[in-house]
Amino acid sequence: MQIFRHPAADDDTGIAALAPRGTEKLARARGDLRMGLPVLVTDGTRSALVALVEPLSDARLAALSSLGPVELALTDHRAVALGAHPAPGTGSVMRLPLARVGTAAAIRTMAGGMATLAPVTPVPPAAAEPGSDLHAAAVGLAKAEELLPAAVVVPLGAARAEAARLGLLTIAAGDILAALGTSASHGRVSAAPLPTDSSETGRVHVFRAEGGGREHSAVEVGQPDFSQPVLVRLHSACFTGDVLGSRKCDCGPQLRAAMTTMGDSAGGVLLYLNQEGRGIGLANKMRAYNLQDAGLDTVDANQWLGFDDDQRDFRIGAQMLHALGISRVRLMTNNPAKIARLTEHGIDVVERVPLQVGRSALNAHYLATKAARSGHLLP
Ligand SMILES: Nc1nc2c(ncn2[C@@H]2O[C@H](COP(=O)(O)OP(=O)(O)OP(=O)(O)O)[C@@H](O)[C@H]2O)c(=O)[nH]1
Ligand SMILES: [Zn+2]
Repeated sequence: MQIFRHPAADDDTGIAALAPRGTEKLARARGDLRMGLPVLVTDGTRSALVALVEPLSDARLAALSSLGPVELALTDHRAVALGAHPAPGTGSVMRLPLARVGTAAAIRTMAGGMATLAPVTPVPPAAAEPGSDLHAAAVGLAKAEELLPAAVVVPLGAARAEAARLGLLTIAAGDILAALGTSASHGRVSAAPLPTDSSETGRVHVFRAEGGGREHSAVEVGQPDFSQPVLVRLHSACFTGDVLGSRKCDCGPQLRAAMTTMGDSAGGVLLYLNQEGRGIGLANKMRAYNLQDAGLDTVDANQWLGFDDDQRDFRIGAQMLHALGISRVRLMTNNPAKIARLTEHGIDVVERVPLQVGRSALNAHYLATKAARSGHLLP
């Protein structure tokens, strides 16, 4: 198989081909922010230094606050949890000016990092105001890195020239928001045969996002006929359920039941999407589990941390199916959102195949919440 190259790589010619493109600029900004480095974000005439709350150090926080007033960019879900915004939240981004900056640890606690329901430093009611594109870009990047969805934002006036001399990356908020809003293109980079417990003939195909993003895989079980509707399972990673056999969810039994059914029938394709914790990442999922142990349900726990209840992008699954040459599927799922997203992106879902396995006393509340609040179908 030829190594996949993203078509956009050929857009520029001559020396211009060396310059970073939109998704590459975004990947650089994400890398710097994940390390704890601030990035200079511009929006028309405005600019601000942005640093993510989770990797923030006290030294960098002190340096940032010496350049201007510090604001916390966060979602309205988190602002509701702090008492700084009336419920309910819709997922929009807010700005919360910090009268007293304090320590990086205190800001992490405000952003939900301690994952307890204990009250944090009181914030005046309605202190959070709608954020600008600068704030939306900052929170969007934090979510993309699966970190706490919060950032410190320091609007710059005269200090802009000083900040520019520090060698920090500069990026336009509009470029960030445009790149975050588009699903990165995913190309197949390798494939190899893999016999499994479900079928001795099988094949794993690995896909990689443009701009160095996460890898996802498609597992062919048996030898499905791609000219007919293919039995497909669109499965989001669950380390605790798939690997450890957690009893808190139904993921592990669903994964194994899907592969067994494919192996016992005419074959199928399991799309294993690297979207741990409905897209919030493993670290945040463990934070959400602590909150669930303290009494919140799975939806409220996500929102308490500032996330939407489901952060996944199922367009990736549609891209992978197109790349494999599959256009008609029998989809194994209880989640209507998966059917809707695949259909919107050109996949004909000719049948939904229910996948209700692995129910137990320990996950009954979790499954009932998904049915009541997230539209999942029950038997
Ligand atoms: N944030 C969060 N994620 C969870 C929790 N429990 C399980 N998950 C994640 O939820 C996702 C479940 O994925 P799937 O089983 O593919 O999807 P689904 O939406 O349940 O839909 P179907 O199983 O297809 O009906 C995985 O990414 C899990 O890691 C939880 O309590 N909180
Ligand atoms: Zn799970």
